[in-house]
Amino acid sequence: MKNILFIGAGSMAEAIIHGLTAQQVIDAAHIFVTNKSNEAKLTQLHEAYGISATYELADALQQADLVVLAMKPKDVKAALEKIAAHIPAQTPVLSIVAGYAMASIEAILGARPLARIMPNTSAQIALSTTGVAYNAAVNDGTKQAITTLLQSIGTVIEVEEDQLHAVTAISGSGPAYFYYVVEAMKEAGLTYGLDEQTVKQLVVETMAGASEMLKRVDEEPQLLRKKITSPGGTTEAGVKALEKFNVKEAFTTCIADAEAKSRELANS
Ligand SMILES: NC(=O)c1ccc[n+]([C@@H]2O[C@H](COP(=O)([O-])OP(=O)(O)OC[C@H]3O[C@@H](n4cnc5c(N)ncnc54)[C@H](OP(=O)(O)O)[C@@H]3O)[C@@H](O)[C@H]2O)c1
Ligand code: PRO
Repeated sequence: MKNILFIGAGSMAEAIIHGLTAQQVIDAAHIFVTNKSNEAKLTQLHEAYGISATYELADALQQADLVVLAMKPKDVKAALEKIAAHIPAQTPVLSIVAGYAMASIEAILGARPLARIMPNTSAQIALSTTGVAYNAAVNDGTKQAITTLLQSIGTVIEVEEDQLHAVTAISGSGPAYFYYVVEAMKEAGLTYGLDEQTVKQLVVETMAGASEMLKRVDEEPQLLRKKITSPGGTTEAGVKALEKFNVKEAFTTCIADAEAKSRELANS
């Protein structure tokens, strides 16, 4: 895959461009970026990453081996209508747009190889876990090229398109749930006379350590939790409070509501 064209130059596009250039997956001069009207942002991306900024869409679309849709859901229809006349029939399209179905893209651009992804904001530091779904027209070579591209922002998991709703609810929105837990633990910790920096370090490093344990030690979270929990001890007292306030049920509803919202937005 030689040339990539990003339609949309926001935070998600920049995170991917950062990954692609930092890991030299694609030469920066072969990454083309356009947006609606924010010229200053294109200049900033050109200066920061050496990518090619352009408003000459017809040319850029002719040359592109992959077109990435990276605008907000409210803007995608107008953007697709703008590119429809210029994009060659078999050029693959990869969409980052949450909840916008491949069928809707095909309705405007015609049948072609399509992929949809759901990354998360940890893409900024190459730690996104990204769900990807393909239509039947995507060949193995294009799949491999897209996997390599996505690995520059983290790890990749292939799912069916319908399962992207669950991926959105779990890992797309997921960082926000963990930030919420950190907010709550920090607020609680601050009431004990520790300074803010100390509490932040205690909470964030504990979370990072627990995350690494889950990745590196081949044990289920229940067992890891049991090993910390002395009978009649502090952890047991703390977890009892979580159970009293139905925190597990709250997470079940959290994921269910986010999944349902993803479906609702896709149909609106
Ligand atoms: N944030 C997340 O956690 C997350 C996770 C997964 C997926 N996503 C998805 O990622 C997508 C992009 O989000 P973002 O946060 O990167 O958005 P963003 O920062 O708001 O950037 C949107 C970009 O789209 C451009 N644009 C709008 N209409 C256009 C058009 N007709 N033609 C060309 N460019 C157009 C905008 O250009 P101007 O600046 O010139 O208006 C801007 O560069 C969204 O669809 C979102 O659902 C986000
Ligand atoms: N951000 C988007 C939302 O909140 C989609 C996943 C992360 O709707």
